[in-house]
Amino acid sequence: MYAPRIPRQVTLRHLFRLVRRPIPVFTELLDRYGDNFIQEVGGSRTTHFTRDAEVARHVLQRNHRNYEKSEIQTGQMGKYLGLGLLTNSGDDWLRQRRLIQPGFHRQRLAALTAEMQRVIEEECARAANSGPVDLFSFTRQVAFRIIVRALFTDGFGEEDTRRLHEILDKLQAYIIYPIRLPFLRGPLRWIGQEQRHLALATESRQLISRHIRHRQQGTRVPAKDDLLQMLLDTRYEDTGEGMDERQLIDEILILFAAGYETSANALAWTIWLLLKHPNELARLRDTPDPTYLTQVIEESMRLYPPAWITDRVALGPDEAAGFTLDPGVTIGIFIHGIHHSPRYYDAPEEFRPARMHPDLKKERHPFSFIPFGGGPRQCIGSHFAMLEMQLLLGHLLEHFDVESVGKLPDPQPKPFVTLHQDRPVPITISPRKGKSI
Ligand code: HEM
Repeated sequence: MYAPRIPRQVTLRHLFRLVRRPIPVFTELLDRYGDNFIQEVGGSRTTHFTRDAEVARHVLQRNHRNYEKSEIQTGQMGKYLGLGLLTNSGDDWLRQRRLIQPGFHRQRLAALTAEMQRVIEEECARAANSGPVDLFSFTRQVAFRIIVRALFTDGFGEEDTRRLHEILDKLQAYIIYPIRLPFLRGPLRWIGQEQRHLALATESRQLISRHIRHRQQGTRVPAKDDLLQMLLDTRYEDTGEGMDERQLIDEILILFAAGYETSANALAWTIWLLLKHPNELARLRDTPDPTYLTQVIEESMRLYPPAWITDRVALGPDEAAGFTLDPGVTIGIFIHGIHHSPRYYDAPEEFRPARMHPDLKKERHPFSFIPFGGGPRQCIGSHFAMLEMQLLLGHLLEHFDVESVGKLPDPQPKPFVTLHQDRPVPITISPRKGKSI
């Protein structure tokens, strides 16, 4: 059985809104046509959209061998960010994943905890001395510096850190246009935008390459076994050799791109939710409890999943939860839609951290909460992200008062590559009385 097909004129009618505000439009269409529908996007590309956890589980995990990432993720993003884990596919991806995976195990990350904590203390103290700051700018700054330090514990230099951050922000903001508006690809090339952004990508690779050389020449020694050292020391099982420089840079660039805006996003929404629900904030402050803090972060990522959608393309014919999937069809897995579905959550729009209690989670469909994706291509940095978020929130709550400047704004989610807040949220961060920073 095929999922209902949306008439072309309905797609065309919604096209303008779809480009500007895809989340409410997808939600409307799913409410109307069911948890699965088929849409012709961009002329001929057929997409099966789903907010059905069982379809997501089938495609991402159960029969993952029949699916690969679309050209959007591998081609369009890979063009600027290189072929690292996130953008790679097939055997090459598997080889790289096996190589890198051990570096992200919990025990291995424990060695980086002190470095993360140091960055958090520096950045919170800096923000506390600076007057009002925009919430998302603050969390971006912290998350970017954490990933820089985790890769280069021997330092990346203030000027190079600032420049790399600027370039990655520009690339992430740009990449979304040729993806969402494919007909702009030609014009963007003609007016030189594509070349300008490719030049920025080249500059970022040069920056990273320079710092790798310092390490290889032994001019600087890492404080601990950091992520760069792990990438340098690791060897392919079959050849016994390490990664060549191009691959090394690709992987580092991907860790930067995949690893900071996502965490920054989740942190910004979590802090905003706590400001909006002072009782939850007070509970965390009065009785610090790491398990409840995890529930708060998870409930925040349920409501605002930084990776709000992902996709796969079917290689051969298949059936998922009773729906026929033809070869070549793109499956749009609407993570935001799954997380907001009344099929899996009571009062899905409400912020209720209690529902993320491990016992209650066990009763739900395992793919009803997938902020880090699922199956073999699940986020490699999930432990890293949870650790940095817990450390930052723990430190902020214990040592600082975070307050909104004036009435707390009500930002709406704005989907770029990740789920931005559509307006600034000015906050102040000031030391709590009697607490040292
Ligand atoms: C809250 C923070 C984060 C969220 C919500 C998130 C989300 C995701 C999701 C949904 C995927 C799977 C995409 C797909 O299957 O199509 C993914 C993959 C990935 N993430 Fe994360 N991520 C986060 C943080 C991080 C961090 C901190 C790092 C690195 C330090 C990282 C590195 C990666 C990489 C390399 C992949 C590709 C894995 C592969 O395909 O083998 N992510 N992430």
